[in-house]
Amino acid sequence: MQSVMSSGPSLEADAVSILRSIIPGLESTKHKGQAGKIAVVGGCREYTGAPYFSAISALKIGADLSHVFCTKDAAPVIKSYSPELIVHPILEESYSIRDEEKSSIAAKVIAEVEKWMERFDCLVVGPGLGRDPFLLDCVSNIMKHARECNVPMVIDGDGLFLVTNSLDLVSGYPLAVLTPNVNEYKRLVQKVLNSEVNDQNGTDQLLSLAKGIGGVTVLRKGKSDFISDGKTACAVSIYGSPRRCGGQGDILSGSVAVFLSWARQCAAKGERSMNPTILGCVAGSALLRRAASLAFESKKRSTLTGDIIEYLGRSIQEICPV
Ligand SMILES: NC(=O)C1=CN([C@@H]2O[C@H](COP(=O)(O)OP(=O)(O)OC[C@H]3O[C@@H](n4cnc5c(N)ncnc54)[C@H](OP(=O)(O)O)[C@@H]3O)[C@@H](O)[C@H]2O)[C@@H](O)CC1
Ligand SMILES: Nc1ncnc2c1ncn2[C@@H]1O[C@H](COP(=O)(O)OP(=O)(O)OP(=O)(O)O)[C@@H](O)[C@H]1O
Ligand SMILES: [Mg+2]
Repeated sequence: MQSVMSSGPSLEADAVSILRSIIPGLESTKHKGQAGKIAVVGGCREYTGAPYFSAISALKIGADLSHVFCTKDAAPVIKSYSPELIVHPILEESYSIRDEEKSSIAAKVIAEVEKWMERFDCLVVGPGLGRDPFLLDCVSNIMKHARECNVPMVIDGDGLFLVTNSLDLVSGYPLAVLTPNVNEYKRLVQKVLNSEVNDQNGTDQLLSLAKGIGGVTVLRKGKSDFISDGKTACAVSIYGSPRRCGGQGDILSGSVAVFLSWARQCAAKGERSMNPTILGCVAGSALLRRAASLAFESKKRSTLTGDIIEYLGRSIQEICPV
């Protein structure tokens, strides 16, 4: 059953003001890349939709470049969805390699990603990644390297499976954002707090969870989205859509990646003092929900994730017209 977290009205974030304050202007002096370079680590033999949804959402919101690092099988499929994405077929699952090849392949994977890492404004780790142990070992190495380079990471889907079992990957890293759905949240609470999800005290539990992982930002998805970095908590409850088709969390992960990059640019200029990861989560959640609402108005019961992506542009235009 969908959980309902009790919350006072003061928890609701002023999402529209936040969006307006962090969306950068479109100026002719800017060069390609300044509006954001995002990379999604995800996509395997089973799942090709999730990394596509995340990466294309980043572009539709306004990022300049969107990369996908996926398995060799998934790459041609993802490329065929869109020529806009830069797709790197570097990951391997255990079924496609011999044991004696593993260490050389793992070294090749990290060497490929290292070439690009410093250029990225944010990584999204997990959409459609799968749970192959060798693949997840390689992704752990990518995350360690991202952390060394101070690149923010949005962790979702199977990335959360990895992180829940290896909390050290993100623990104490203030540029990590975890975006759990109901199941993923339950597993995190059990692992970190050694307890069950408690909706009577939902805000306190979320604060404790974020604090327990050393001040990472957690966006708990649900009827309302609740966000905390262990110090503050807020909510986004803007009306979205009653359709629960798969893939909406993937749009969210790509959106949060872009908005947190923009919020960090504002923070660097001294324009905003609030934690940029919180600002990114509020903005991403609000925009996805608005787009879902517009898509549902038009498509009703047949609303799919692709329809919601088509409304990202109109939603952002309504809030911040160009
Ligand atoms: N097109 C693609 O390529 C997509 C690929 N995706 C990728 O799939 C991978 C696994 O991610 P996931 O989200 O399917 O796994 P998880 O969270 O374990 O859920 C599994 C099951 O939990 C249940 N359940 C759900 N909500 C519930 C609720 N409120 N309360 C109670 N139960 C609830 C429900 O099970 P059921 O109703 O059948 O019992 C649901 O089926 C990951 O890589 C992700 O990125 C997706 O992004 C989608 C688009
Ligand atoms: N009951 C609900 N009512 C309204 N909006 C919801 C509800 N549940 C989730 N959402 C919205 O949908 C978005 C995706 O949440 P969801 O729980 O579906 O993620 P997910 O399971 O990871 O999705 P995905 O299928 O992409 O893996 C959230 O940002 C949230 O705003
Ligand atoms: Mg998900």
